[in-house]
Amino acid sequence: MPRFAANLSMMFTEAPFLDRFALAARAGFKAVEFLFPYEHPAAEIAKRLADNGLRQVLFNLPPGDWARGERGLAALPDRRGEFREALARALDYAAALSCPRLHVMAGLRPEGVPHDTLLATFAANLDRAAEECAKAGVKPVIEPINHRDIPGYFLNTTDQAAAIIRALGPERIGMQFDLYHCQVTEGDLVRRVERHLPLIAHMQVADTPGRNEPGTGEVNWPFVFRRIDELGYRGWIGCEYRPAGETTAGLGWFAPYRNET
Ligand SMILES: O=C(O)C(=O)[C@@H](O)CO
Ligand SMILES: [Mg+2]
Repeated sequence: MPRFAANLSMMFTEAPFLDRFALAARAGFKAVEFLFPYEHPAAEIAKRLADNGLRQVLFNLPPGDWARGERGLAALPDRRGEFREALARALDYAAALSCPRLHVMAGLRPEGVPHDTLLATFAANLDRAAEECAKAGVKPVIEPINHRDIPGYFLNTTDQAAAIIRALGPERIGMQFDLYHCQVTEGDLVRRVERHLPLIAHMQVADTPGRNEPGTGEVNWPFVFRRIDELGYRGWIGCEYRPAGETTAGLGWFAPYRNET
């Protein structure tokens, strides 16, 4: 059976961030992910995880100035120093939270910079991230993101991500396969999971088109989840969706998977 992690940036937003850990555990989750921990001391988050018997399975490197629209630094040639600092900060948190995966966001394509320059920067930063992360027992992951949610994002398709991962070594870098982004951009979900399975180190889910919980949109999730399981994926699937109503009221879809650890 697939194992689901609650995404605490999107779920349980009825409560302040630090109180969401207890709500996720009460709802039956054994693991959590979120976008960014950096507004809270790592020790405080570690305490919430321990108090609630939860594992931290993923979070993101600092993405630059999120409030001003930045969405990562890794492909940006003039931000390499900042990328190194972001990596070090994320690794400090990962150590404190015993987190095995870090999402390295590529960033938005700056106007006038050739694609090859961005790609070379992304590859060089990922190479460095892989080296530093390996020392800490962490795997960095990259995620193709659709044009509608983040217009101008550098990494958009699973094939593009796969080519970068193969060039750098799948044992060093993984794919964060977000089924929601894949359905928006590419579709053919099960065939794409089959194609990229050896590279996939983390998954995420939301239904399309609304980015709400599974069962609110157009995808046959029981079939997709069953195939993912049959294909042998044993990693986590982060529930990166905006609940259509109150979070707990929308967890009916999760009932068959609640006991997976
Ligand atoms: O948007 C997503 O999908 C994510 O996984 C985030 O980490 C990046 O915005
Ligand atoms: Mg995602």
